[in-house]
Amino acid sequence: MASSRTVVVRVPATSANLGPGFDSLGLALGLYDEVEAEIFDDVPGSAHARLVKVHVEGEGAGELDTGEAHLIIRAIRAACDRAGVSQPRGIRLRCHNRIPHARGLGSSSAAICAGILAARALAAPDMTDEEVFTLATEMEGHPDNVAPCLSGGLTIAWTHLSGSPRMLKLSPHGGVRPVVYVPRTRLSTEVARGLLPKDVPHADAAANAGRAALLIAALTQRPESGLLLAATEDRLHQIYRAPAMPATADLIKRLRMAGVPAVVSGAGPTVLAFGTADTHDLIASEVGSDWHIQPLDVDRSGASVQFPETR
Ligand SMILES: Nc1ncnc2c1ncn2[C@@H]1O[C@H](COP(=O)(O)OP(=O)(O)OP(=O)(O)O)[C@@H](O)[C@H]1O
Ligand SMILES: N[C@@H](CCO)C(=O)O
Repeated sequence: MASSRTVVVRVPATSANLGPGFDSLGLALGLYDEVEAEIFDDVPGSAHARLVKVHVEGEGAGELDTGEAHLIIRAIRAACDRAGVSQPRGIRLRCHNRIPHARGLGSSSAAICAGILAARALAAPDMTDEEVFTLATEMEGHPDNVAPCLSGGLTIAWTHLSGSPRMLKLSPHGGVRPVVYVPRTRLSTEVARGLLPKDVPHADAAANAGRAALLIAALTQRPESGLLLAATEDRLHQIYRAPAMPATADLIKRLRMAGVPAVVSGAGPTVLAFGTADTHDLIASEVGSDWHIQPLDVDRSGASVQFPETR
């Protein structure tokens, strides 16, 4: 008998690095993609025939692949393979996308997490949270967006000696107020990672280690702008990537000179600042780019999965 099942997955945007925490720190933000995923058996053709239908609204509409190459479809397939369950014959997605793509707000990580969580809910119920995190990290290439996307809050992610990713979730202080400055221009993470040097000076690594520790204390206990300003200094990635995003580098410099803790969000080119947006608007208007300035809540609960009848 033909059957189908549907699930709705909501995944938050995330900001990785937060300045000194390259590839390890991440913060979940109150901006969400929502994906309705359905698997069904009623597919015409042979027993091996597959059918994929993807409808995209919002970010990426008219741009993204709507077949097997769509990132969420790939994540669903990868999760089924990893769990050792048979591939769904038919998959239908309705994507309501709000997270801008290739801007440093974790859109790819959100899509990957959405796909894996949908697959678990619909076809692979034995997948553990750890397996979800591990597979998402493998697909994304690094854990710092995946961790906050799945859990919400502020996360520290690292690689265990065994090679598998680990994460710790922390609760940011209620006074942490993220503001993002999203430019029209895009920069792929792959390109931004290609700008990084193979080695860095020991003094720079040492400086970042101290700042990252201070940043955890500031974000969880004392989110004062003076502390956050010192705690968000970075010497490991932002300077090397600046030539690929000059307006971003310029805005960060001006905000910081005005006392606003500002960093590159993820691999850029979005700027993440802490504070209230009104004090920053003037500075952004002076920088030669068209910034969409958006104050956002911290997301504290991460990705959620619901079956439509329980919504
Ligand atoms: N909702 C989505 N559905 C399908 N594909 C997506 C979706 N979101 C992102 N992608 C794919 O991921 C690409 C962007 O990934 P990329 O890693 O370069 O940037 P990002 O994840 O937005 O930023 P960062 O990793 O720096 O936070 C898009 O160009 C698109 O191919
Ligand atoms: N840590 C990653 C985050 C982007 O996905 C980077 O900066 O390349």
